[in-house]
Amino acid sequence: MRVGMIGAGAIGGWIGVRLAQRGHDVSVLARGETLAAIRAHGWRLDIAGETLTAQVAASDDPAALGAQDVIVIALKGPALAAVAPRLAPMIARETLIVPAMNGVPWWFLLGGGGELPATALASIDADGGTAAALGYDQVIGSVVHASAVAIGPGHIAHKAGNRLILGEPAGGGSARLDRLCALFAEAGFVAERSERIRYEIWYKLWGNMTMNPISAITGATTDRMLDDPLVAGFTLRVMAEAQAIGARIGCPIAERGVDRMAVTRQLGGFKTSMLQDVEAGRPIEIDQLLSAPREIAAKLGVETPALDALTGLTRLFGKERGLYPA
Ligand SMILES: NC(=O)C1=CN([C@@H]2O[C@H](COP(=O)(O)OP(=O)(O)OC[C@H]3O[C@@H](n4cnc5c(N)ncnc54)[C@H](OP(=O)(O)O)[C@@H]3O)[C@@H](O)[C@H]2O)C=CC1
Ligand SMILES: CC(C)(CO)C(=O)C(=O)O
Repeated sequence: MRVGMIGAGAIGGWIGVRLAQRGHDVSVLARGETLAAIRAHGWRLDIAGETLTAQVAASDDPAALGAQDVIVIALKGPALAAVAPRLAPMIARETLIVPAMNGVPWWFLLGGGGELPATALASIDADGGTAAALGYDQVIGSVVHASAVAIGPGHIAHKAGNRLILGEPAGGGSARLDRLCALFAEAGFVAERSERIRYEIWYKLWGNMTMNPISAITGATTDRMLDDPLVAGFTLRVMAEAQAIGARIGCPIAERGVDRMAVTRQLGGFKTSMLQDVEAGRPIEIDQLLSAPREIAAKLGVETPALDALTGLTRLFGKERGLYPA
């Protein structure tokens, strides 16, 4: 199968190298020193005590990569708006578009959700350019439950987890979804087929929208945040607001009953990807994790004082460091 990876970083490498190793025709949109490294040394992934190296077609020009059966978008949120309109040469009528990203995706409410009708979210797709480029009908939603880090240009180290949840944006099942799950399962991923991928996205967001920004503004690892009673109490207040929003948009995450903070604590003490981005001086995913839930809450008339405070603090932190548009 022809698979186009958009982004050759931690998640892109964790997925792309493994698909290439299974004989799929993998190509990757990369740039700069990452592109040069992949062309010179192959695309490398350290996983399970070994280094996998994949020789793949790599370019910074989507037209050079051509039409794909599947594209997997493994960019950080702030990069998507500029890249999406350039991807047209890689997207044919039957191409499946799989965002492997955290946070609220551009398509999340394009088919409606709970009390809301079909809704575009300006906080993550201000001019509608991402939706115009990537649409809704060819999307398969996904949630990444794994962690990895780029240890050098074109060289990724897997850290933990192996789970990809995949689902049709409108819910239910389909033959194309089954084919996609089989593609990932055959390559060694735990590929879970979900009939409610929006719920799974919101459940992952429940953790990311607190742990990631709080770690970014404090510099703390997750264990230290959860061990601080005042910070843990604030976290719970933001989570309660996210739970109230979710209940109104078809994502009743509290029904799972699992102590979400305990799930995060089980991962041990680590730096979230947002803190890693702060330390690397990279733009941070504030809009996908915080601005979008706030926008949805406003459309529902849900008050979010704790989420408002966290968004304001994180946004100002990002602006002051050039990690978020001023
Ligand atoms: N890392 C993790 O453990 C996890 C990450 N996620 C989520 O997965 C998504 C991807 O994260 P992650 O892989 O960590 O991010 P990385 O920062 O490691 O990788 C993003 C890649 O996108 C590339 N990129 C950005 N803009 C362009 C462009 N215009 N053309 C070509 N390449 C471009 C970057 O290239 P360059 O280096 O040149 O900037 C970089 O290689 C995020 O939404 C993240 O929150 C989810 C779960 C865990
Ligand atoms: C590892 C985890 C779950 C922490 O929130 C994550 O998704 C991230 O760091 O972005």
